[in-house]
Amino acid sequence: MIEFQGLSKVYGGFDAVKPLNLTVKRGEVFGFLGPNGAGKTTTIRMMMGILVPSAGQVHIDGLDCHTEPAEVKRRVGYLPDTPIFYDYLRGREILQFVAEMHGYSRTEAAERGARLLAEFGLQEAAEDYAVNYSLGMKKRLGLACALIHDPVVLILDEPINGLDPRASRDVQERLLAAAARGVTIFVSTHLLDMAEKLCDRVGIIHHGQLVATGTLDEIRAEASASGSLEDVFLKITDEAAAEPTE
Ligand SMILES: Nc1ncnc2c1ncn2[C@@H]1O[C@H](COP(=O)(O)OP(=O)(O)OP(=O)(O)O)[C@@H](O)[C@H]1O
Repeated sequence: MIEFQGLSKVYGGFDAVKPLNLTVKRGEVFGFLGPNGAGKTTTIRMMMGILVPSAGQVHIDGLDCHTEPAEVKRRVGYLPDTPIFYDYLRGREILQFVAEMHGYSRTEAAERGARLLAEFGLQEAAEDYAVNYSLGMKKRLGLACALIHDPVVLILDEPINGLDPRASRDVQERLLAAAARGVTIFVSTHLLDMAEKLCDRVGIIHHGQLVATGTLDEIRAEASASGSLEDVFLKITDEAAAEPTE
């Protein structure tokens, strides 16, 4: 469903994402794990057609994310790391706007918006301006926007970063529900317990390089580490940092 072929990004002389080769299968929840500055957001922005790759390609459902971004957006729901809304639109109006941008009629957009506001516990805030929403509410509104057109793929950049435990659990439950409906999910995070709860498979990216891929058990075995994902993650990223670079 998602196919990376030598995708890379160079800023000046700095390799932010080194040639990335990876396949994410249909229906999979794939965790893209890495510390700050590893290259997660840069990779996701290339998937969304926001950044131009320096080399290589990424395809979603057979479509090239760089040359066919509009078609890709029809199939994909995207939650940016910091969702930004028009501050002086109300929650309801934002969903209405996003739905109409996806081509739904005014009536259908209103119906879809109302359904998602209810599903995401935002009914009571529907008439409030987004500028007054808490971070947790903004992430939920962002997810509602991402889901409004029934996408087959969700691409989420740090969806629970900065949320309190209740808001974080809430978002994770909604993601599990989407996964249960068969949505393919590509989620970046540096929060390892979320990866343990949600992901079928993970990839660990460090200094722009994918240093391990597999199920958590496979990665533990490969790293010859037992214990928590945190232990495995620290071991793998320490080893990658110690390896000489060309
Ligand atoms: N426009 C830019 N120009 C130069 N360097 C950049 C630019 N954008 C990002 N970088 C660098 O590229 C690297 C990867 O950044 P990126 O934002 O993709 O990391 P990340 O894994 O998403 O980290 P975080 O969790 O901190 O957001 C970082 O070292 C960052 O400083």
